[in-house]
Amino acid sequence: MTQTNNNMTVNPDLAMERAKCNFNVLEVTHIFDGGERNTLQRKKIEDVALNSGASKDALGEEHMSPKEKYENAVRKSCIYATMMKNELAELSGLESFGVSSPVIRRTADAFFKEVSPFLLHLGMFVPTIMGQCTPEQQSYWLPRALDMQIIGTYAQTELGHGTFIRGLETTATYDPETEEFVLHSPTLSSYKWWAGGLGKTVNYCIVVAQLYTKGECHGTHPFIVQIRDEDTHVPLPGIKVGEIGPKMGFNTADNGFLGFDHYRIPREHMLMKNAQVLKDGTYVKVARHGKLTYGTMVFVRVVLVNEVAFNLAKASTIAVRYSAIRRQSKPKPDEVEPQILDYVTQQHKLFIAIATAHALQLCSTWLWESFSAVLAQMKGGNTDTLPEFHALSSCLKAISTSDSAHLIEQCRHACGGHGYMISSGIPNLYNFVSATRTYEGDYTVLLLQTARFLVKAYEQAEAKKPLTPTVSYLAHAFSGSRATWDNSPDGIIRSFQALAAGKTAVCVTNMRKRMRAGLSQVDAWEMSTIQLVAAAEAHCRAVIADTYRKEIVRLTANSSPNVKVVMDQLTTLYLYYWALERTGDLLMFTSVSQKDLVDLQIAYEELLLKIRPNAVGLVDAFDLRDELLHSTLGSYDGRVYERLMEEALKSPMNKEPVSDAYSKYLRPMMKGKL
Ligand SMILES: CCCCC/C=C\C/C=C\C/C=C\C=C\C(=O)SCCNC(=O)CCNC(=O)[C@H](O)C(C)(C)COP(=O)(O)OP(=O)(O)OC[C@H]1O[C@@H](n2cnc3c(N)ncnc32)[C@H](O)[C@@H]1OP(=O)(O)O
Ligand SMILES: Cc1cc2nc3c(=O)[nH]c(=O)nc-3n(C[C@H](O)[C@H](O)[C@H](O)COP(=O)(O)OP(=O)(O)OC[C@H]3O[C@@H](n4cnc5c(N)ncnc54)[C@H](O)[C@@H]3O)c2cc1C
Repeated sequence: MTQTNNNMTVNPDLAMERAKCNFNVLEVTHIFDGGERNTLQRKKIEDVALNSGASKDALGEEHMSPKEKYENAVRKSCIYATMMKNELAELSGLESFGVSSPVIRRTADAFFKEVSPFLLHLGMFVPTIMGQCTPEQQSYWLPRALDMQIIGTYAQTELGHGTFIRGLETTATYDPETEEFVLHSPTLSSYKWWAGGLGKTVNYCIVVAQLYTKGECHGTHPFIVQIRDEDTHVPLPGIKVGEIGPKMGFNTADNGFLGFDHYRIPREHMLMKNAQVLKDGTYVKVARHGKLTYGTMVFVRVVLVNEVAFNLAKASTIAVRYSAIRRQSKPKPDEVEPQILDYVTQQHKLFIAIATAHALQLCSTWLWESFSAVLAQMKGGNTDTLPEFHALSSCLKAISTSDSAHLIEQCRHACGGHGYMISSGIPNLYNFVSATRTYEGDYTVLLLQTARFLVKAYEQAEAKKPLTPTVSYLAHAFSGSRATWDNSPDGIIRSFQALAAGKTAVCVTNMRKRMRAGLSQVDAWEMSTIQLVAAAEAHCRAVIADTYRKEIVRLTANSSPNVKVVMDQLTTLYLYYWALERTGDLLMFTSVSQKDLVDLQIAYEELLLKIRPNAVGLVDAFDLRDELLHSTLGSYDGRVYERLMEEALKSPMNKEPVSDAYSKYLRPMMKGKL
């Protein structure tokens, strides 16, 4: 593995771990990156972006005031944007800045401990222009946005509504006299709230508003709206805009609020790919599917699976390296204190994080390819695969973000007290990833979308109608007998599918019972939602397990024997872990016995021991440069205690020997003079 500094002194425990590793680390890096070509390209990009030191701060971000933090993040965003225009675009094979890629995204993380104020420009503003504009609109807006002549965000959520998009209150009323839309915020709850970069950074935004023309409401539609002067950056008349205040994370993203007072925009600023308003105010629906205006959200949900896999890889790298250098307790009085990585409970906390990072990374690539296929079909006017894809991207977004947030927190637990330090890097990772569970569609809400699809698919299976690929397993849901337990990887995946089918069947049965007892369909659904969420979760686990397994078998077909073994161990660990987490469900829906589960627990514990010697090699294979980790605990050289002390000494609290608080408060109080 290449490191920036080849002459570094490495902690002896880490050096020992690396010597012990029995597989070719670089081969696994290639698997994680999706091939050797991608690894080489990523490294080139990282070298150009990071070797100059431009990503570094003189003073740690954590010691800055909110205003300083924001300004520093803007400064670095501009440096990175300029690099992208000049050097990185060509290297990454991108035509121009703005059409970002996962590699560009992950490299940018070296510049920010939290996030860039440009995240929404790249993540949602540009993709909305690409996905929701007519070709003429695109040719006007896209070059300006890609060249960063304008900076934008995506303002959909309001104070009163985030989940329920149809409930948004901002209005866009067409005035045929002037050929303009009048944007208005009729209530406090209609104020836009949350959009990243809106507070201070952007001068444009996509606004989602209820469209009225000829006195009729046509539902929510996207508009491109200038909110600040292109030269002075002063908010335009009729616009009330500001920043929403401190948050658990995202503190460099200047999330903002926005209100309109009868603010006028030209007719052409409605994004008209899917629906149009003609000059005389006639409304014309173009799209075949009613939910195509939700396209940017679907795109980001797909991107997020990759995003959280990467962040989980970072957290597990930090926690595993730290666990290799940390020694604690003395279970055997005559021996030295063991590395905490030798505790089986520690391995139980950490190895699932490594396996999940792999599982999600491979699922994200597969999901991206499926998304590209759906988009290609839709270009030809066919939206048949969209419902299945919506169900799939919804549950994968929900489960990947939730699992990653949980496992990053578990990595923090695994680092004891030092994991609680901001300088460990883990709190910032957690704060970032825990937000992903909520934004772009809340966890429960998205799983209920998947459940809608599962219930429909179940009914199709019942009627012996054809099923789409991700739910084809439902065809076996009516055999009447419990699925046969078999602890082979394929057997466990079949059991996960049996759980999903069984849970869906229970929901359908309960809803039907409730309806027969007099409940309306809506109430019967509502009463079953705990189980519906569980069914969607089970379905998603089956999809992840199946995809992970198939992809690893495919990707390691030509790998060296030891790489095959260690990759197989990780996938098996993932399957055993989730089977053991769901023993109650397995007992309900498969033929598994108590003895089978006891045997599985033992097999799981033995697997942890097999993976143990390769643990550091496995996280080294994520190939995360120190600049990306921002961690005192996780650096490649393992100089943990030195770095913790160096960081502590940087604290402004240590600048003076006696704090002003002594003379102001402590002394008077202690001398009884307060
Ligand atoms: C390039 C670099 C990228 C880097 C990326 C890194 C980070 C990410 C970037 C930015 C993130 C930071 C900020 C975050 C931004 C945001 O959060 S933006 C706001 C996001 N908001 C949401 O996600 C709202 C969630 N709500 C919804 O999606 C929908 O309202 C909901 C699905 C809940 C329901 O919609 P509704 O209109 O009420 O529909 P129904 O429940 O009535 O369902 C009707 C049918 O429509 C189907 N459907 C719903 N959504 C879709 C869809 N997207 N596509 C296709 N179909 C859809 C639904 O299944 C129903 O179908 P049936 O009637 O069952 O057949
Ligand atoms: C860091 C961050 C950045 C964001 N950035 C942006 C942005 O740039 N642009 C933007 O437009 N928005 C943004 N958002 C807003 C985000 O999209 C919403 O917060 C998110 O979609 C959740 O909606 P909500 O806040 O209305 O939650 P609510 O819907 O109020 O959820 C609250 C609770 O109610 C439950 N609930 C709601 N509806 C149902 C239901 N039908 N059935 C069962 N349970 C339900 C949820 O599960 C949850 O437990 C951001 C949010 C965060 C945290």
